[in-house]
Formats: sequence, structure tokens, C-alpha cells
Amino acid sequence: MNDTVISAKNLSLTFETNDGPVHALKDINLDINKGDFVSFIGPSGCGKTTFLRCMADLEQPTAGEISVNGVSPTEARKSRAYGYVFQHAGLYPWRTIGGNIRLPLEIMGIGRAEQDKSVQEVLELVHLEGFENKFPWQLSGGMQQRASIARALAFQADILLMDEPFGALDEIVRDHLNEQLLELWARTNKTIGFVTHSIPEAVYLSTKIVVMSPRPGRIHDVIESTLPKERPLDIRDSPEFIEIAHRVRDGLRAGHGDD
Ligand SMILES: Nc1ncnc2c1ncn2[C@@H]1O[C@H](COP(=O)(O)OP(=O)(O)OP(=O)(O)O)[C@@H](O)[C@H]1O
Repeated sequence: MNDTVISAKNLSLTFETNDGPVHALKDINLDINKGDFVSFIGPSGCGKTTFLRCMADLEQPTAGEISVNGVSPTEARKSRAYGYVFQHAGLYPWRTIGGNIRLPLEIMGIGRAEQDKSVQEVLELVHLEGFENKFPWQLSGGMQQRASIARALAFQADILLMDEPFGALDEIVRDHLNEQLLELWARTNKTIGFVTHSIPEAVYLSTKIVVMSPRPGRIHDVIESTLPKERPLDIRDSPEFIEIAHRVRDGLRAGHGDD
């Protein structure tokens, strides 16, 4: 299980702005292996989203290299190698939940029968069976975010890139979605890249935690989790969990000190 799915080598990205260059990422080196659940954590503006967007071909690095499934992000995007979940659910209010999930499949030219099958499959994966004909406003915030995950899953890609998908939700809903996401990851064996601001969320979900520091965004620490794959929520009270959380917190503090 050691095949590299995403590999960044000396990746840097500088945005040219009217106020001068913004060094968003500097010399990022990272390998993500098949089946990894990798969280990116760091202070606001440290380049987490930018790095995820580089993987997804939504930004172009200004130096260094990045490959996804052994090819460029552009080729990976064209071969639909990944699904992308944005910070806000971003569902079209005039389309039903089924209609929202179906939209990218329609654009891809997939036949109606296959669309129907995919919609049912992904709704089941996120436990939203029976909500196909509801409109987004009829669902809670947590359910809308699950629907947006279902839309990303409909691509049937092995890689799922998630940019702080649960940031706007209250803690109880977030706990529940964290549990469901882990269950989905275990069931589907996907490789997941996940941006978060929450230390407990990063430690609970990840096999690997990438701690980033700002200005310019660099990797400060990569923590390989020692927690078992099976993780009930109360694992968060275990000494092992607390120890990893401490290391993340120390990394975030030290990263701030690098300024
Ligand atoms: N299109 C852009 N043009 C200019 N600067 C940008 C652009 N996109 C991002 N930046 C800058 O690059 C830096 C990294 O931004 P990014 O959104 O990747 O950080 P982040 O770690 O995801 O932050 P947050 O946690 O607040 O979402 C920030 O200083 C941001 O202002």
C-alpha cells in the first residue's frame, strides 16, 4: 500500500498582486500514498487551500513539480482522477439534491440510467437515501454538506480533495460528519486530502497530519498517526490521541514563531 498518488517536489507558488508578490507556498515536498487520509493544518493564509488547488489544477505552481496519479494535475483533472469538496456546500438552490449530484454527470454526457444509479449509490454512501427530490433549503447545513460530498463522490474518483468542508458547522454535527467520513473512507479506500483549522478534527481523521507555517507557506512538520484505523469518537480521550494533538499544537506554535 505504498504507491504514491500525489507527489510535490520543491513546489512554490507566488501570486503577483498589485501590492507586490505574495509568496503563498515555498519549497513544498510531500508524498501522499494510496489510501492515506492527509490533513493540512496551519494558520489562516499559510497556503493550505492554495496547495489543494494546485493538486486539483485550479492553481499553477510557479516553481517545482506536482504529480497526481503519476501525471500532471491537468491530465489528472481530464481523467477525472479526483472529486473536490468546497468550503461551502455550493448546491444550486433551484435544483433538487439529486439534480445537484447529477449535474456534473450530465455535463460529462453520462446516460440517464447510469446517472440514476450513481445518484442512488452516493446518496447511500453519505446516508441521504430518500432525499433525492428535496431542495437544498429543505436540508440542514450538515445534510447540505453531505450532499456536496455525494456530488464529489459521483465522479467515482479514487482521490477526494476537501477544503475545510465542516468549518461552518456546529461541533456536534461536525463530530457526526467526522465519524461518517471515516466510515466512508474505510469503506471506499479513497485517498483523501483535507484542509482544516481544527486540531481534534485533524488528529481524529488523519493517517498523516501536515502542519504548515505561514509567510511563505511551508511544511513545518509531517506527523504519521499511530492511531488505529478503527476510531470511535472517544478515542479523543486516549493518551495517544492527546500526545499527537500536542505535537500538532507545538508545531503550530513553532510555525508562528518562524515569522
Ligand atoms: N488568487 C490569489 N491572488 C493573490 N493572493 C492570493 C490568491 N489566492 C490566495 N492568495 C494569498 O495566498 C496566501 C495563501 O492563501 P490560502 O487561501 O491558500 O491560505 P489558507 O491557509 O487556505 O487560508 P485559510 O485558512 O484562511 O483558508 C494568502 O496570503 C492569500 O491571501
